[in-house]
Amino acid sequence: MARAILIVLDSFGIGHAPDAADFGDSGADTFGHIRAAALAGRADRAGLRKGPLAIPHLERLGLLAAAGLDDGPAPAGLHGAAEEISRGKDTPSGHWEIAGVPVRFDWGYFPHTVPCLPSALVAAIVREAGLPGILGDRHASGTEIIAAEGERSLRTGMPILYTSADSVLQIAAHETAFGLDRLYALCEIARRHVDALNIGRVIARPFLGETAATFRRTGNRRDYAVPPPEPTLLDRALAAGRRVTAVGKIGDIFAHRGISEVRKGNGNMALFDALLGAVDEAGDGDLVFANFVDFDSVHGHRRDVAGYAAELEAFDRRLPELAVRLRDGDLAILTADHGCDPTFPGTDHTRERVPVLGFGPGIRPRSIGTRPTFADIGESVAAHLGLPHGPHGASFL
Ligand SMILES: O=P(O)(O)O[C@H]1O[C@H](CO)[C@@H](O)[C@H]1O
Ligand SMILES: [Mn+2]
Ligand SMILES: [Mn+2]
Repeated sequence: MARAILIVLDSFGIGHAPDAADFGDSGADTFGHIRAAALAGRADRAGLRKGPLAIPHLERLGLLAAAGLDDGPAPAGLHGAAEEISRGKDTPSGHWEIAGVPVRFDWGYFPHTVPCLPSALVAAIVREAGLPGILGDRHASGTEIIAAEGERSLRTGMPILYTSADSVLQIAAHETAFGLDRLYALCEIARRHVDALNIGRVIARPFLGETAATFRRTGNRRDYAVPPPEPTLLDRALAAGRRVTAVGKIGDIFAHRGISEVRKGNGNMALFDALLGAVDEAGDGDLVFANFVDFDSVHGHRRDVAGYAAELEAFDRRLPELAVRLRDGDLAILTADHGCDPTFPGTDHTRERVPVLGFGPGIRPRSIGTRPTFADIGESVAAHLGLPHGPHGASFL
């Protein structure tokens, strides 16, 4: 029997989706724009990286062909693209669809007003958590709102609540002054109060530092997601007696359902180490599911082209370490959950197609074209693991 390793490069889109205009994202292309910027010398940063994007292993697998950028040497991997049928371009929607469960209902969103949160919601959270009040209460980039409101938050003891184009309520507070456990408890209170508004996630955003110039977010972020609306690939694997190892924030994204074990790491390179450890220990028929969050949260949302390029290069350099750990019959798939084009206006996700790159000792290199739903990825993994097929998507194997 074989193992499956599913890896999400968070936000690594490869070009705007057919319905991108509905999201205001026509023309977005995370990979294409980073690649073009690097080629033009616009992704150089002293001490970090320079010149054209160097990602030979991803290219060898067929990334350029998947993105429609090249028809050069025949790719060495199974390669293609996938489009999303879920209605949101958020992380849970993308991951759940990859795991065979598209999100066909509408999430709740907070309006682009200031304040953006319903006053009854704020009052309920303030009362139950015993807070002196809240700060923020608007659409914002997480790092910018901590710079703008962090000092006041420290002075007043008020946490910073904000949202984005996603169905999300984020709560930033100082990790030691406000307290990490207190922040988590506050998020659990908020989670209950936003259920009625159909909000996908509440996210704890602890930070450290003393002044606007020194504030930095820590690795203790925690997501409180609603559970997926149907059994996912993870539930199906677990029910069949397989081990499901979640690397990074996969556990949080699936509301800890369908998971045998969680492995964490602070930063993509630590996550890569955690992934390798999980692969080493996975047995026949098991699933390892990893998310690499820094592409999105450290570079994509921050519109940091050079940083995103360097992160891709660092990830690419480590792919051989994964390849040598794969055994006969194993399938590894690299994909993404949405785009976050660092050259695009704003700081939100972008509606894009995602790459699907499959490899392993017995995986025949071939094109799988453009799949009509991310669910084809989960169904292919299910087929590979010998699990019964689910109600959405079709295997490309
Ligand atoms: O700007 P920050 O706080 O990184 O927020 C980003 O991260 C959130 C969750 O991934 C998204 O909703 C997006 O807005
Ligand atoms: Mn994401
Ligand atoms: Mn994001």
